[in-house]
Amino acid sequence: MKETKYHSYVVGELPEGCKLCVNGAKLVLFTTGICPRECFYCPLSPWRREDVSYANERPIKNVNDIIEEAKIQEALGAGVTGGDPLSRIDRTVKYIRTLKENFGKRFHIHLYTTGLLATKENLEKLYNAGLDEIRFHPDIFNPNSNIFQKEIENIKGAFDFEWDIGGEVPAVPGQEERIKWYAEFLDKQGAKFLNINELEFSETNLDALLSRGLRTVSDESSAIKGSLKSGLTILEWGEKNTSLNYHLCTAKLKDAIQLKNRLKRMAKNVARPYMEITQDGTLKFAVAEYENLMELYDLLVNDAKVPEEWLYLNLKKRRIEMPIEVAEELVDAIEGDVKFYVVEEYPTWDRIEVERIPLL
Ligand SMILES: C[S@@+](CC[C@H](N)C(=O)[O-])C[C@H]1O[C@@H](n2cnc3c(N)ncnc32)[C@H](O)[C@@H]1O
Ligand code: SF4
Repeated sequence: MKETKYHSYVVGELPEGCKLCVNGAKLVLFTTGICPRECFYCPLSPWRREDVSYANERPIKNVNDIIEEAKIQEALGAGVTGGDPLSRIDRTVKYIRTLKENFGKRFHIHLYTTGLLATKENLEKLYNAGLDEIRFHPDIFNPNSNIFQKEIENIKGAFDFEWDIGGEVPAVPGQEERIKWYAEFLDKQGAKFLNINELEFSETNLDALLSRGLRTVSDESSAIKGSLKSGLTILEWGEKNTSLNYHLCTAKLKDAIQLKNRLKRMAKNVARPYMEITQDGTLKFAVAEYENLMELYDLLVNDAKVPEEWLYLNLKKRRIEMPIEVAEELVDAIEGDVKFYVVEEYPTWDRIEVERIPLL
């Protein structure tokens, strides 16, 4: 077992789908929130559990939204996720085909599924669309359920196709034996890897996790105490007892590496000339806010003589954007109720603001 430079742990080789993901080069293609399962640790927010589709943070109205987002990200591949993408198989297949047609055969696509809907027919559709890698997340923590039995039968059918097959499950503390069982099953079938996720809380699963006695590692982290250790135990065991590749994907990898790398790829394609790109891949610039934006714009151009190419009137966000140095000069020169801030935003479709500091 080795620690990777991405704060994760690996036995053997990193799955193909993960190689591009850690570099932030995988588009997250959420094809539907619909899912036949109800995992107690499900991190999806209520509005993501509906039949909605997103390319990263961008809602998909038609396939052009997917292409546009992939271009902004300079994506080299995609991870198809949900919900269970097989709940809307024809849509999922259409999106995979679109990506392969527009970005070429080498654009690597992997997909996550429970396995419950992985009938021969559905698997054939995915394979024919060009899917490169499939990751199964069966209900291993409820081994007596009908759902689980069906999923396991379906997974066996995936080995009739020539693609990479792996498992992906969260490391639930205390459930190591179930995960080892799954690893042995995958190994026996001839799968390539088992990916294990450090368990994380979200607003939606917090109560369920707490009621099972699970706690976070600290107030600053979403990782669950004991999950990393549990994952490491399985990797150590797996290295000796199976011939699978393993990857233990940590909360830190997702947060500090994968997200940051994706933001950096996007930032250089969406930054306007007055924006700085930070080390974290966020956009930093100044804004001026005032009740009457047109009046303020007029004042900046005609009275303060700010060249128009330095200003951007953002009506949607009700503000005028500009270089930080310009705002620093204006803040002393302009009297009244105009407020200046330095803001830092994600370069994503939803432009989440992560910091706002008033200029005084
Ligand atoms: C986010 S899901 C997306 C696809 C699908 N909904 C599923 O669960 O398989 C991808 C992987 O995340 C993992 N996962 C689910 N809930 C998690 C949680 N609360 N914390 C960390 N990983 C989780 C599972 O191992 C799953 O295979
Ligand atoms: S399979 Fe995924 S989307 Fe479905 S309930 Fe479980 S965690 Fe949530």
